[in-house]
Parts: sequence; structure tokens; C-alpha cells
Amino acid sequence: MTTAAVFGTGSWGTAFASVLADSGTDVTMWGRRSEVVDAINAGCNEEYLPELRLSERISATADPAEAASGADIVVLAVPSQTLRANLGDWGSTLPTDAAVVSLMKGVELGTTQRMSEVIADAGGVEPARIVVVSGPNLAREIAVKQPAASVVAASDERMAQRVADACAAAYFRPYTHTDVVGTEIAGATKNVIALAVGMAEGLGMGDNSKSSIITRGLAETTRLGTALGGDAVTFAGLAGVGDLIATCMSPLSRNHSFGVRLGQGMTVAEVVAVTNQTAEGVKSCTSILDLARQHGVDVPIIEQVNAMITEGKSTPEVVEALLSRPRKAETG
Ligand SMILES: NC(=O)C1=CN([C@@H]2O[C@H](COP(=O)(O)OP(=O)(O)OC[C@H]3O[C@@H](n4cnc5c(N)ncnc54)[C@H](O)[C@@H]3O)[C@@H](O)[C@H]2O)C=CC1
Ligand SMILES: O=C(CO)COP(=O)(O)O
Repeated sequence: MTTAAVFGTGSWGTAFASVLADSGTDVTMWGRRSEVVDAINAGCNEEYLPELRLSERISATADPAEAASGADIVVLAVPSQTLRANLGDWGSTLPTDAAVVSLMKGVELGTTQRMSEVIADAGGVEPARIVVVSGPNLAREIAVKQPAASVVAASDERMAQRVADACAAAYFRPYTHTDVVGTEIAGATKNVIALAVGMAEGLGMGDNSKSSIITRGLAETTRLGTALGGDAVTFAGLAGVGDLIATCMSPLSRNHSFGVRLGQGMTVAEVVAVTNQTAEGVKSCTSILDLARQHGVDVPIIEQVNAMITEGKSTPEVVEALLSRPRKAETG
């Protein structure tokens, strides 16, 4: 019997806990807020996924050591920008032989570290034990058991296999992979591209415009990911184009919805004020742009999204900046 600990009781932590339970894995969740812990123990995380009746295999606690005790798999599902501080608080409770799974899709501000790097750095976890799960996995669809596939990437294939075995459910199909860098860059960057697509939608643009942003977004994501050592093929797979399509096209995506509101004329502060869930691209646009600059990679869409988020550049100015760039060959 595999046992898992899931740190984070938000949308994806809860939906993924449910996938693990449906695959026969016993799960203890850690949550920092007692009311959410109590709700999970009563069978439903009302605040994040009211539509999901939780399996009896799932319980929750506010004690990190209790959650982690005896776990074969530890799943981390907190906001990317709080992970380092969280690991400072409870990293020492994680079992030293567990596979440590990142569900997070972001890049740390300041350090420009990917989440697996933060886990190794702040959690003291050897890179061979770190596993990244990423793909077109909108939590609300997974919660109602709509079929989806995902990538389970680790440098050590046995760790990827352990996690894939523990999360393969009738409606959830994991594919193992060894490209941790490519999988993480694809997952973080698609959130920024989804902000741009949402913005175009909010401005009233149609499918040609959105498809153009998605495709050119994939081009710059692939450029960045391969410059960092990722495999170009990863970006054509589930963690790449698969997740990019889901996030850029779905009204369920928080990043997409955030962008729509910007396109409709709301300011970043106004959108933040009405957004109560994590829209990772809003922070990671800056760290991903920093990463691209460090490696001399041209990422024009990410650059414009960052200017909109951090400098208040207007959406029409962003459109003008993107369309007035010097023309070039598509493969350039
Ligand atoms: N929701 C989705 O469909 C998917 C989300 N992801 C990724 O999973 C990660 C988590 O996202 P969600 O669960 O959707 O976010 P969420 O906003 O639904 O939940 C975030 C969770 O983190 C907790 N939290 C907030 N601040 C915290 C802090 N300072 N310390 C500890 N915990 C804190 C919240 O209480 C909540 O339990 C993100 O990186 C996201 O990109 C990945 C795939 C799908
Ligand atoms: O990563 C996701 C789907 O795979 C969820 O996207 P959002 O964080 O934009 O909701």
C-alpha cells in the first residue's frame, strides 16, 4: 500500500489528492488553515472544490510532521512564491526516502529557480528524488473525473514510475518522462502566455489572434526551455502544447481569466483584488523574463506581459509593440 502526503489544500492539491485516492493510495493532506482541514476531514473542501466528494482514503491535518509521517510520496501544491518559506517551516519533516513531487507551475522571483531547484535548495532533497507532474490538468475538470493525461518527469525513472503508479486512475493517465527542465519551463511559461491570450480575448479579439499568440508563445517557450537544457520534443507534448492549449483556451484557467479582465480594462490591482486563487503567471512573468535575459533568449510576448503587469503598460500598447516588431522568418 502506497501512502502519500499532500502539502497544500487548494484546488490542485485537493484534486490531485483525489486522483491518488482513486488510484488506491492513502493520502494525508497538510493545510495551514484549520477550517479547510476540518472541511476535508468532513468529506468536502467546500472553499476550493465544492463539487468534489472526497474519498475516505483522504484525511487532513494542520501538523506537517503528522502529514509527512511514513509517506512514500510527498506532493507539494502551494503557491510557487511561498514554497521556499514553507520548506523552511516543514521541510525537515519530509521522509528522507520519499519521492517529492512538485505540482507547481512557477519560477521563483529573485533566484529564478525552477520549483525542483527550490525543493533541492530549501528542502535539502536530492535531485534524484524530485518528480514534476505537469500537463493539461485543470483542477475543476479532474475533480469531476473528466479524463486527462499528464507528464510525470524525474531524472531517476524509478521515482517517476513510483509516482505514475500511485496516480494512474481510470480517468487520469500519467506518462513518465526524464526531462525535468523542459517539463517545468513549459508549465511555468504557459501561464504567462495564457495571460496574453486572455488579454486578447478581453479586448474582443477572435480565434486567429489567440491562435497566433499561442503558437508564437510556444516558439518562445521552446527557445527558452532548450536554452536551459530541456528537450524540444517535450514542448510538443502534454506538458508543452497540451497544457498551453488547455490554459489559454479554458475559462476555468485563473491565468486566462486574469488576462481577460486586464483586456476588459481592469488594472492589475483591481484584478488581484477580485482573484482569490493563485494565478502564477502574474509573478512568474518577471522571473521567467529574468531567466530569458540571463540566457540571451528573445521572449517578446513574455516581455510585453511583464511590462503590462509590472509597469502598467496598456493592453493596446502591448498589442502595438508585438505587431510592430521587425519581421523575420518563422523559424528564426
Ligand atoms: N488549479 C489548477 O488547475 C492547477 C494548478 N497547478 C499549480 O498548482 C499550484 C497550486 O495551485 P492551486 O492549488 O490551484 O492554488 P490555489 O490558489 O487553489 O491554492 C493554493 C493553496 O496554497 C495555500 N497557501 C497560500 N498561501 C500560502 C502560504 N503562504 N503558505 C502555505 N500555503 C499557502 C492556500 O491556502 C491554498 O491551500 C500552482 O503552482 C498552480 O500553478 C497546476 C496544475 C493545475
Ligand atoms: O495549470 C493549469 C492547468 O493545467 C491551471 O491553470 P491556471 O492556474 O491558469 O488555472
